[in-house]
Amino acid sequence: MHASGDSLSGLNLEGLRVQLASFAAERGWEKFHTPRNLLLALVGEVGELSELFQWRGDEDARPGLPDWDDVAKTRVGDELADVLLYLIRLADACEIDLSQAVAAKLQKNATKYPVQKCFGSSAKYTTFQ
Ligand SMILES: Nc1ccn([C@H]2C[C@H](O)[C@@H](COP(=O)(O)OP(=O)(O)OP(=O)(O)O)O2)c(=O)n1
Repeated sequence: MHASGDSLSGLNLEGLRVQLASFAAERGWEKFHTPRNLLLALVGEVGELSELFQWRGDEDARPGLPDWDDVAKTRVGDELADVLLYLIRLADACEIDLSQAVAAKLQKNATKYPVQKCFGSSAKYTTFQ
């Protein structure tokens, strides 16, 4: 990833999980943060992120978003952050250990997509099993 230094140095799933739990508790929001509500909030934020990209076409949203100004890129960062924060909060509300689930899923992906079978192809693993 190109992001480096201070911007990601504090990013730690367990630390964020604890921070989000405190943020909700301090505001008396635990009753609203049910798995279903958090899932809907997450999908809503994915929608807000999508709105920033919709109708632009691939040429206007090339890797690195070189044609986007700082305001637009900050909006993308805000929406990505909202998606991540609701995802972490949802995992917590479901009592899923997200770090463990992510590590396990990376392993499953590596097994499903061996380099020698999928290199240079975007085909679903079921097509080469
Ligand atoms: N009941 C709530 C409301 C907000 N948040 C937190 C999680 C998100 O990171 C952010 C979402 O806030 P908003 O619902 O105000 O959404 P936006 O920040 O996207 O604002 P806007 O819709 O104006 O772009 O705040 C939360 O945890 N629980």
